[in-house]
Amino acid sequence: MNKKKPIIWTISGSDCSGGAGVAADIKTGHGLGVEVCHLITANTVQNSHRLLSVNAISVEILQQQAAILLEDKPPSVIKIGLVANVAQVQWLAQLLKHTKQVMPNVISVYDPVGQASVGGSFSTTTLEQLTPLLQQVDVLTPNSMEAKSLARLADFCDKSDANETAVEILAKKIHYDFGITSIIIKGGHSRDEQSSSDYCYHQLNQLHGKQDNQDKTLTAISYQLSAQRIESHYSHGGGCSFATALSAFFAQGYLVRDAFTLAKAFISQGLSASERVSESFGHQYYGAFEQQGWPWHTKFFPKIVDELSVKYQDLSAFNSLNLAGKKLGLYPVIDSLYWLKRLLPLGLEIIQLRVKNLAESELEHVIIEAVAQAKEFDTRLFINDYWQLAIKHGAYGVHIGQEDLQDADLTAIQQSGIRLGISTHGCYEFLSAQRLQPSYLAIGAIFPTKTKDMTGQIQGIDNLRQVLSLRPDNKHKIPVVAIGGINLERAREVIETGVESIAVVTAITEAECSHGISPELAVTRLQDIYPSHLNMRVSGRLGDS
Ligand SMILES: Cc1ncc(COP(=O)(O)OP(=O)(O)O)c(N)n1
Ligand SMILES: Cc1ncsc1CCOP(=O)(O)O
Ligand SMILES: [Mg+2]
Repeated sequence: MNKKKPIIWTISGSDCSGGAGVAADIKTGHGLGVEVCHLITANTVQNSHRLLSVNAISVEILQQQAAILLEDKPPSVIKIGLVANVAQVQWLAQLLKHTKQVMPNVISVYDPVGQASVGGSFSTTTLEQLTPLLQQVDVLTPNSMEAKSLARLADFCDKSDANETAVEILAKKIHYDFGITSIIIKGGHSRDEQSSSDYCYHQLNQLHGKQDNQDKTLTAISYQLSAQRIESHYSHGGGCSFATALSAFFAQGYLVRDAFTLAKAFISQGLSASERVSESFGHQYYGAFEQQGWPWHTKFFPKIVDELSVKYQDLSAFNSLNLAGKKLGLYPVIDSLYWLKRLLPLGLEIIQLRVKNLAESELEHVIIEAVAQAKEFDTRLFINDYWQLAIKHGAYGVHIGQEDLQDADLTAIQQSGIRLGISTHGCYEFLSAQRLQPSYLAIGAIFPTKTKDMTGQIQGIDNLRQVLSLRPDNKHKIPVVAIGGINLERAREVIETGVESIAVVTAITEAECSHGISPELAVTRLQDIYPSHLNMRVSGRLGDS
């Protein structure tokens, strides 16, 4: 059965010159696979050079439109652009409040357009008048000038558009003043001629009622999304398109960090097309931004600058898995020596010991024994979580999750020579982890799983494909392992995406219950799904690094 197409509402102005406002919103939304309902706040009179007038639509008409749309096209996301007057502010604040009462999962995204890019002001509302609306908004997308005025810090850090501390203060002030949980301060207007960095600050566990992170103590994160600056005379409506792209990604269930990353990529891709148009047609007029649909190439994706990338910017690549062009194949993840001994004789390239809740003294013994056993069978053994013990006892590698990544000493792991695998859940984490050049990257959960709570982090096959396309187009691709809910029925579909490996727990350990076959037979069947040449073992691999 086909999935229902998500619906977003855009509540913004019409730009008769065709570049910005609802025109940009509709083009963007449709290109990204969502239905766009548009409630027009004002009919503007403008061209490439100037804004002549802003003709507000009455709130009675807007209210009738909202009411009739609620009957059969309720929104997943409401995107707000031009708000023409105080009456509209008050109506919008009420609309958002009411909508959230009846549909708590609706997300509101506000792009605070105060000034027209062609010059002139869209609205005369003061910050005090705007406050009731800001208090209802979930996601805010100001540029640095707008952020300064919203934070009531207009004279603040005037020469420091690109200064992270300055934007961080602005974002936090806006968060505390209005309770907005996700803020991206766009750097498109900064003075940096080489790059454009957007500053992102957001609370975790907020939108979609989903978990952004398993670690409940971590409440907010911040990072920069940096891209090469692209100048174009065809960028009218780029800001509107950015906020609508974000809305489309939220409507499709993406977490905040992934939606921010995808929206930045969408803009870089569009600007790159706009640059080509600009070169062909010259500067005849300030032309419309070129919406290009789903960002499809790694070159459009931003560089993620976060705590981890700064801390490890000089770290060399981790040792490779020495696959000599072959794939890893089946990657069983087991929790005891019992399973290790049962599966090692089956001729595996890789296996993981994932032990939870064992006393330290017993754990060390188990790891020592596991390392010895795996060496005997010439199988790559990864230890989950316990990187110090993995180094101490010479395991082939260690697997680290996102929560443990902050505390693990990656320099010590790299210098010890053991390999590193990192868990990722979406494009933000994948891009961020890829920069650390680990031995492999895991992505999951591909499907729902009962082995681990992965609420809000189910990727699906489409997302797996998208993430795989974020690897560089050269031979330095880091191998990718897919994990989560993969079983005999679903394995083929996953393998066909091009992943180097599928990691499974219950497809093996519960094979008897689920399929009435032995775990050994489940291993053989899962191995058989890989084309046979991929299953040829790589000789002498454990000795070299
Ligand atoms: C191959 C592989 N991928 C992902 C995981 C999950 O690791 P992590 O996020 O650290 O979660 P826990 O396994 O520790 O619960 C994995 N173990 N292996
Ligand atoms: C450890 C882990 N990490 C992401 S999903 C998952 C569980 C995989 O187990 P299963 O193969 O039984 O779904
Ligand atoms: Mg872990």
